Formats: sequence, C-alpha cells, structure tokens
Amino acid sequence: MIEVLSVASEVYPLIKTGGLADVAGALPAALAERGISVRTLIPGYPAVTGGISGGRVVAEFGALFGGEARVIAARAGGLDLIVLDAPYLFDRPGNPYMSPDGWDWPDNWRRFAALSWVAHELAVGLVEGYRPQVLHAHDWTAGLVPAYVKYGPSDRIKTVMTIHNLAFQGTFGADIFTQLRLPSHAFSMEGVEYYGGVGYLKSGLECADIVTTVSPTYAAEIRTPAFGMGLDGLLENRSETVFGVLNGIDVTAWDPATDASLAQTYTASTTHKRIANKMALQEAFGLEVANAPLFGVVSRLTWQKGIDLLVACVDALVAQGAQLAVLGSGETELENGLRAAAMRHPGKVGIVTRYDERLSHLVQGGADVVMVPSRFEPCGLTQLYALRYGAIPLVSRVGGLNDTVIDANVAALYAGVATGIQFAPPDEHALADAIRRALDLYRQPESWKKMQRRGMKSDVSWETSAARYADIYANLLGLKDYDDQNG
Ligand SMILES: Nc1ncnc2c1ncn2[C@@H]1O[C@H](COP(=O)(O)OP(=O)(O)O[C@H]2O[C@H](CO)[C@@H](O)[C@H](O)[C@H]2O)[C@@H](O)[C@H]1O
Repeated sequence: MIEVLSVASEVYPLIKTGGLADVAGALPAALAERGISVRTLIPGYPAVTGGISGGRVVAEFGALFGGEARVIAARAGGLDLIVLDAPYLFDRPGNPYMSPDGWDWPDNWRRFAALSWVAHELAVGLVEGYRPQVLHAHDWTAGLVPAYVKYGPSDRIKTVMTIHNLAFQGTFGADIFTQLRLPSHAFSMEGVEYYGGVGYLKSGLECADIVTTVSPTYAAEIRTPAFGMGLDGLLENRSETVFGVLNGIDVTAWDPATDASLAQTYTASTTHKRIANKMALQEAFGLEVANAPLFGVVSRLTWQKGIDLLVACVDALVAQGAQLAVLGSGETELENGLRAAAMRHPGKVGIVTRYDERLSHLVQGGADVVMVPSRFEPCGLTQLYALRYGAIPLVSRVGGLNDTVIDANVAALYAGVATGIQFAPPDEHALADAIRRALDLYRQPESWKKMQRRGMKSDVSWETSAARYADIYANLLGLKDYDDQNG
C-alpha cells in the first residue's frame, strides 16, 4: 500500500473555487481502487472546519509561522482529510485566496508556506504511525512542499508537483525568505529564488522529483515561450520528468442518470428527455422557453477563458436564432459585456454571476452546446461534463481541450468518431465560424444525436489517469512491478 499525502488549497465538496477542487476531491477515490491510500492536507477555512465532524486532533503547534495551530484528522465527503486548523491564517470570510472585496490576502505567502511546511512535518513523523511516502503538491499554494523536502533531513520522501494552471505562480518579494524556515542556500536558482524574489510554483517545479500537468498537450505547450509564462526554460530543461496526465471527472457526482440537480434524468438512449432540463434552464436564465438552439457557458469570466471572444460573438449568435446562458463571475469588464448583451437581447441571452454548483449541473443537462473558448486550458473539466451530459462541447484547440474533444470535421463525421467542435486560433473570427458550424450540425438531428451519444459513451472517468498517477508514485518509490500486483 502506497501512502500519499495530497496537499491542496481547495477540495470538493468542502471548498471549491474551480477545477483544482474537483480534481483534488475525485482523485483519491480513483487511486484507492488501485491500492493507494491518499490523505488530503487542506487549510481549515470556515467551510472546512464547519464541514467536518468527529475530527481528532493529532498535533498542535504553539507557534506555527506566528500563531497557534492544530492538525486535525477527519473524514468528510468520502475523503480522509488532514486539516490545518490555524485560525489566525484561515478563519476568514471570502474565498481561499481573497477577501470578500476581491483582494488577495496580503499574507498569502505565510498562509501557504505554513501549509507546505506542515506537509513536510507530517512526512518526517509529526504524527506517530503516519509516514506518507509521497507528497503530491497541487499548484503554487503547495509549491513550497518540494523545497521543504529538498532542504529537509530526509531523502526518503518523494515529491510530485502538479500544475493545474501556470498562470498562478505565487511570486513574492525576497524579504519573506528569512521567514520561510529554509536554509540560506535555498535562496538560489536551484531553490526558491525567482527573478530576485521568491517563486512558490517555480520552486515546486525546480525541486519536485516529478512534475505533472493535467493534459499531454498542455505538458508540451508549457515548454514553449507562448504558453510557458516565463517557466518554459525550466520545464524544457527537465522535460524527461514532466508528464501530462489527463484529468478525469467524478462520474458518480456527474451522472445524468441519477443527478438530483436536474429537472429530468436521462441516459444516452433517452437524450430526448433533456428537453425538460432545457426548459428549466431557459427559465432559470430568464430566456424564452422556446425551441431554439441553446448555448451554455460555465466558467470563470477571464481572459484565459476567452470570454471576451464570446462577448464579441454574442450578436451573431443571437442573429442566427440561438440563445445563450452564461453561469460565471470574474473580471468586471467581461461581466458588464455579457450583461449589456443580455440587455440588448432580452429573452435570448441570460447571465447568472453567482457561484452555483446545482445550476452548473443544469447547464450541462439542458444546453445543446457548451462553449469553452479558452486561450489556454491546462485540461478543462466543463467540456468533460458536457460530454458526459450529451451537450456538444465547442472548444478552442488548446491544452486539454485538444486532447478530449474530437472535432466534427468531414473525415471525423464520416468515420463516426466526432464528439464536438474545435476551433483555432482562439480569436473571434474562428469562434464565430465554430458557432456557425455548430448550428449547421444542430439542424441535422440524426448526426447531432449520434454525436451526443458518442460523447456520453466516451470515457471521461479517472480510471486510465489514476493508473498513470499510480505508476508515477510506484516508479518514484522503486516499486517497478507495482502495477502487475495491483492492476
Ligand atoms: N459560477 C459557477 N458556478 C458553479 N460552478 C462553476 C462556476 N464557475 C466555474 N464553475 C465550475 O468550476 C470548475 C472549473 O473547472 P475548469 O477545469 O474548467 O477550470 P479552472 O480554470 O477552474 O481549473 C484549472 O484546474 C483544472 C483542474 O486541473 C483544469 O482542468 C483547468 O484547465 C485549469 O485552468 C468546473 O467544475 C465548473 O463547473
């Protein structure tokens, strides 16, 4: 049995701002099936301390990076959690990273250094009887984990650093370095130093034994200047230890046959029942309940996600008789652009800017097309949910979107393998063209139905990718024949 400690700043179902939570929440169960025991170290935000019950205090710190803290072992949401209950760092309103008025907490460096430091303490025996062999760090918020291991006393502990999004790097001034509890030589190119300051993600990418990211295409893209965000050189240098492992989804939580968030459940052979969800969706977004092709979006509203391209295409979309429902929040300018479109096209365009997990399921279960026009996309989960729910994904051809959707070009349609629509490059002309193609296909109900069914039957589970992670852990630990015994 391999013991892994996963370190994540959000985990579904306790606390979620995006895809990282979904992955951190779903992967442990998939790995358990392969004989890998995963516990997840997570900060004790109010939603987390309030969401666990019957926890056990397994360690206490009088002064952890400047305040008192406890480590609590608990089970919640089907997960084995280790909660870092440090109220002076985490007992705050807002989301994990920002205050309610949208500003990053100024002590984020301390909050997430403390999290990473505790991960290392756990690996070197903080709690009697518990010795994780692999520390799996997710994103910059766990980026110091590999540095604490590299500069710590034990070379037994192995580290994996997973990039969910290279755009968030966690860079801070050099002045914090002396408070990180690292030896002075860690402030170097081989350690945490990054352009004269401290780089949390950079340090993870430098110090981890293995680096993974969440799709093969993104793994290749980030080694190029166009997508590397300044870290392409580092990643290219260690390319033999950088792997792309495609995300899966939790196919139990996301199952149109049983989903309680839907107005009507259905399967691949009863897609006609989706109409009830479409009507519920139209009502929820203030759209005319009409037999019009309905495009849906569930997304952070940011430049990364190409939402400005969507804003530029709304009028053309409506002019072709389609409707648009957008669930998401983010940059003010983009929210305003979509609101203005909704005003221009009452009953045709609707936007809901709150975070609403239930409604996100209804979008997948009721929209005809789900759009993901991202400029870059490490993996993307919404197109996977779309496939599972028989909504046709319309995506830009980047990152994981490239790896998970098969474009309905003439050859793919003829071969009977198409599952969605891809466009490139990510600009408004290509998106407008893709919308036209989607509408052409929508008007061919037989082809459409076949694409829906094919998507619903495609494998979007964690099975294959959990096996890849299991191999990575086993190889790190020198257990080469692990898969033969457990596969
Ligand atoms: N207003 C709202 N209400 C309800 N739900 C909402 C919502 N806005 C967004 N969501 C949900 O948040 C999640 C977003 O996940 P994505 O993977 O699509 O992107 P994200 O950029 O957050 O993740 C990053 O990490 C993941 C995980 O590795 C990568 O897939 C991705 O490419 C990378 O950018 C989905 O579950 C979506 O349904």
